[in-house]
Amino acid sequence: MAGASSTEKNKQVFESEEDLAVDLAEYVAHLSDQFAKTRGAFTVVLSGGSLVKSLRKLVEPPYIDLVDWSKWHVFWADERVVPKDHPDSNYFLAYNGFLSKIPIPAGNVYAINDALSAEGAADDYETCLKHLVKNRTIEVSEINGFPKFDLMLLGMGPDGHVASLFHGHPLVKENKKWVTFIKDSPKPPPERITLTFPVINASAHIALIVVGAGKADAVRSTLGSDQDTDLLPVQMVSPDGKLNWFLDKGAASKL
Ligand SMILES: O=C1O[C@H](COP(=O)(O)O)[C@@H](O)[C@H](O)[C@H]1O
Repeated sequence: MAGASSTEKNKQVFESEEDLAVDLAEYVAHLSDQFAKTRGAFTVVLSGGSLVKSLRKLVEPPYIDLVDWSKWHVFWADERVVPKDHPDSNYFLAYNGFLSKIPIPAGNVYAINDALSAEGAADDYETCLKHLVKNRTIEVSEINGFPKFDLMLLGMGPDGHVASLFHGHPLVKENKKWVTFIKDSPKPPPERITLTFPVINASAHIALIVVGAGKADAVRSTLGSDQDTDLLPVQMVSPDGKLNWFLDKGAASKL
C-alpha cells in the first residue's frame, strides 16, 4: 500500500488505446521540448513489443513537425540477440514503426551490435553508454553514478516483466552492471540483453504503457491495494525521477 497515493496521481486510464496514443504523443513531445531547450539533447529509451505501435501519433502532424528530432538520442531498454532485420528484433520493430518516419540523425540511434554474442553485445552496449555519459550526451545520476536517461518508455508483459527482466530470474537483482544478458528468457527468443534495474530506476522520467485486459492481473498486483511481497519486475520500477502510467480500460479493468 505504501506509495499508492503518489502512484495514483500518475496513473491515467484511457477509454481506448487510440486515446492513450494521443496523450502519449503529447507527453513525449512536451518532454522532448523541455530537454531540448534545457540541455540540448533528449535521451529516449524504447522498449519492444506493443509500445512502438502506441507511439504512432508522434510521427503524425502536429508532432512530426514540432519535435526537434535532431536533439533525440534513442536507446533500447532491451534487445533480442538476433540480426537487426529479424522479425524478433526490437530495433527492427522500432525502425519500421517509428524511426524510419522521423528525421533523426542516424548517428543518434544506438542499436545493439547484432554481430556479437549475448555477453559481447551487453558489454559493448555498456561501453557505448559509458562513452555517452563521459561526453554528457547521457546525464549521470548524482545519487549513484548510474546513467540517467531523460525518458524511458517501458512496456510490460502479461507476466509483469519489463525490459528483459523476468519474475524470479536472478537478473532482477543485478545491482552493479548497467547492461546485462539473459540466455534463458522464459519468453522467446531466449537470448537477450537488457538494462538493469539501477539504470531503469535512475531515469528522470519513466512512462509505463500498458494495453489490454491480458495485463490486468499484473497491473492490479502493482497498482491495486493488496500488494504481494513477492514483487513482479514491474513492481520494482521505482525511479528517482517521475513515473507515469498510461493504461487503457482493459489493462485497468481489475483495479
Ligand atoms: O519481450 C518483450 O516484451 C515486453 C512487453 O511486450 P508487449 O508486446 O507485451 O508490450 C517489451 O516491453 C520488451 O521490450 C520486449 O523485449
